[in-house]
Amino acid sequence: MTLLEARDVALSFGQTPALRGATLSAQPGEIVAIMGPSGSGKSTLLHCLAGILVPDQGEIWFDGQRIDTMNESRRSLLRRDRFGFVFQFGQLVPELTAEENVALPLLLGGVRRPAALRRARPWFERLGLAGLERRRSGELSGGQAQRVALARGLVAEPGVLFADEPTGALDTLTGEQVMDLLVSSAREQGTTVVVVTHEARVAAYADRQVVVRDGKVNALVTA
Ligand SMILES: Nc1ncnc2c1ncn2[C@@H]1O[C@H](COP(=O)(O)OP(=O)(O)OP(=O)(O)O)[C@@H](O)[C@H]1O
Repeated sequence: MTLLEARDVALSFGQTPALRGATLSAQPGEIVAIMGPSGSGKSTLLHCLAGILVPDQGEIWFDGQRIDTMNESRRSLLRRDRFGFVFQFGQLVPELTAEENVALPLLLGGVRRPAALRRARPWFERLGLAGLERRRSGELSGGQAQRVALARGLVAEPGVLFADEPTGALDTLTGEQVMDLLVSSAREQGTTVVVVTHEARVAAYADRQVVVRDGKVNALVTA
């Protein structure tokens, strides 16, 4: 069974073709790494799969629904309710505490504040962040902030977690800790993960690695 699929997707930004016939699918619970050189179309592919960008050609399917033809408000609800996101720079809301940041997807989904905070709190213990619940993002290290962002990406138990260079701003050791936690938490919940990275070490955590070159997807062939 396929949970998420891009079929023969093409997308240009003006005269610049970013994707030209990209095809990729992910099974439920599968962790897929998208590798490839800078500018090859990795982030664009992730944004198409996540319903953030709409391709010029091709189709995007999630859980039996074609999402590229949905209107923006339906796609936005789908993103809110079924997808989680982690970006390179945590992108925490600086005015909120760490626990409010983690609770945010639940609050946006209509969960009341006390219940949302109750669901957010266990993530601090689980991700080695106990005691940091009330800190603001400016008072966290890069690795701590990225673990808070990871908790925020997973707290609503999304079907798919999209991670774009989640370790890109971290040193090697901190990056590995974040990937260990990302993979173990996703597996525990059965969340499918699509992770964009240019680092082979990060991609090695995935069940399957693909390479984007010139806007097309190829299976990684190791020598
Ligand atoms: N918003 C945009 N406007 C114009 N061109 C864009 C835009 N986003 C991406 N591109 C172009 O599309 C191509 C693919 O970009 P994309 O960000 O998907 O590559 P990438 O593989 O993720 O690169 P990197 O590893 O450097 O992040 C590049 O040529 C890029 O310059």
